[in-house]
Amino acid sequence: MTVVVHTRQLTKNYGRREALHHLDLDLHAGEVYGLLGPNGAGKTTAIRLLMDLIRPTRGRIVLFGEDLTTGSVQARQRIGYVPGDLGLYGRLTGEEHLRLLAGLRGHPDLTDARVLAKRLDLDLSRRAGELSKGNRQKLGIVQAFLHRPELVILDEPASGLDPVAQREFHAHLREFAAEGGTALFSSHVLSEVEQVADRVGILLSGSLVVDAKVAALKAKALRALTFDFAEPVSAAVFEAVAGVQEVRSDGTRVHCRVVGPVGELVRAAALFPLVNVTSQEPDLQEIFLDYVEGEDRGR
Ligand SMILES: Nc1ncnc2c1ncn2[C@@H]1O[C@H](COP(=O)(O)OP(=O)(O)OP(=O)(O)O)[C@@H](O)[C@H]1O
Repeated sequence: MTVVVHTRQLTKNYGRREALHHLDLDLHAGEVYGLLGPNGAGKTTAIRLLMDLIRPTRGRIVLFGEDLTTGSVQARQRIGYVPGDLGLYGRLTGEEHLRLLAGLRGHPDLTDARVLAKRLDLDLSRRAGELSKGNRQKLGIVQAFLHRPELVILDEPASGLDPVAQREFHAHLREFAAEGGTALFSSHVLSEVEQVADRVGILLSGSLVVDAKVAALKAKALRALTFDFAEPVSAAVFEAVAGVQEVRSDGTRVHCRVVGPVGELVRAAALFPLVNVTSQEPDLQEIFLDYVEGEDRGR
């Protein structure tokens, strides 16, 4: 498998603050990678380092086999980028932005870009200064894909997109990857990463604490299930079920926390007069903590 992005011990300090610590990352052709983390975790720092917009304090970045840290910028042409703080020319229309960039990037054919704009329901005839936040973001996405890049690096690309545009954007990302493209995007939202990424990294205080396939992360996540019954059911019924870590019963309502597939638990519950089931997705912080604790237990 072709390695498109390779970093080793990538570190960035701002004064005494270490914004990114020893990042080791390998992305392969055809892979969509979601970088998750709370505010200030270092996502934008990692992305700006990969884009060569800031220089590392220590460590290596290799893109398409070229070592960025020794000064090569050939790889830049092969990358599409959506920055977190997208800058647009307020007086230019979307179409004019695309033509301008097409000239700069030596890719005059705007056919694909227009198709993507249409797919995202972006009106290219409007001036950028008149666009809503979500529509500006759409223009940023269209610009990033304009020159048929092999790698796209996207800082919170879906922020501000409505659900329909988000769905279309995710579908576009999957198609891009299916054709061999590689994508790295940052997000605060686990559900977004789950939908579109093959692999997820979680940054916390500058350190990549999780780097795992989405399926593996989900399998290890602790999920909260609540069952409502027509009559009181004893907690003991659920305690013996595989994967169940915690059970609390308030008479007719039973709360369970379970790791992995929930089938056996649901089957056990269905033996009683079940009225309702709700499942609560664990939030990012919870998944992260559970995952790291699980890793510790496994060692
Ligand atoms: N130019 C800078 N000068 C000093 N400190 C900075 C600078 N840029 C970022 N930082 C600090 O580095 C850390 C990582 O910031 P970064 O912007 O990479 O986080 P992030 O994960 O992208 O956050 P968010 O989700 O809020 O965008 C933060 O503590 C931030 O305050």
